[in-house]
Amino acid sequence: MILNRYICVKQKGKPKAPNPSTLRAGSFCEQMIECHDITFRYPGAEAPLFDGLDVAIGTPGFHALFGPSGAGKTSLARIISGDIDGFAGRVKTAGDMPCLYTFNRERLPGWSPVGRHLEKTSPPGRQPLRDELIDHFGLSELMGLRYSQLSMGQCNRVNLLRYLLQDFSLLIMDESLANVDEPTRQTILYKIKSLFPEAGFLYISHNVMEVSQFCDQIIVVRGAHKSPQTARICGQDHRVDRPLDNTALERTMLEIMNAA
Ligand SMILES: Nc1ncnc2c1ncn2[C@@H]1O[C@H](COP(=O)(O)OP(=O)(O)OP(=O)(O)O)[C@@H](O)[C@H]1O
Repeated sequence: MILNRYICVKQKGKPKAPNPSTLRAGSFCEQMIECHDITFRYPGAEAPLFDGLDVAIGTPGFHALFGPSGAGKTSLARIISGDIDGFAGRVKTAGDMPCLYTFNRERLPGWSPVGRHLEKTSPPGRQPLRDELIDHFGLSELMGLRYSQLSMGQCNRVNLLRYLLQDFSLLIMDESLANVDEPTRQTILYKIKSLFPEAGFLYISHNVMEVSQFCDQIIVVRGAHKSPQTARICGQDHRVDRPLDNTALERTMLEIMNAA
């Protein structure tokens, strides 16, 4: 097994300078994500979850993992982020900053007021970005509440915000906007795409319309019993300042559903 990747979920060492552009400055001279011939079986499982799986995404941007429940999206995301080892094959992620993995229902400090926690955990100089994200994520009214007083969708939004304040070349968002209403999700996705144009994102969602509209490349995870085990579909990569081609959007959705 050859492993060449950044394995970081939390920032280590001295935080970077307060220039927000450092958040977006991941430089890529190779495939952003490359998984080659991945074979993996959970201990005790009868069959491998992946058997010679390949995935390649060439450039940064907003991409997705899509597929039926239980097909292995989270497992693949955790292999890419370095959270799971014990697999055969090769995983590489590019970029000069960490690959971060965040998921919904992540544990947050129930006793802490949200605003104070965000202040304490934000890297120096990220206050303007933090305030902008709090505003656009619809969280301004919640800063005085404790995490234990938030709804699931509110918790998920704050949790995602915490990660966006860190340095990363690739951020994996595993159902990070679960329990968030559709208009707010759309606002958040447009905002992330405009604020971090040079970073890589891998968004896991069951919403076929959302991944078709917002994502550039959609990797459909089909399961070990299918060949090939993944398919790559081009999405609309829509941005707020462009018209949306509804016919093309429907075609993308159909391609994804046919591939799944
Ligand atoms: N820690 C584990 N130990 C054993 N089996 C596991 C473990 N985690 C997941 N699995 C199994 O691996 C398979 C894939 O799970 P995974 O969570 O990766 O799927 P998923 O595509 O993300 O599903 P969903 O869309 O429902 O979140 C499932 O059959 C699951 O039961």
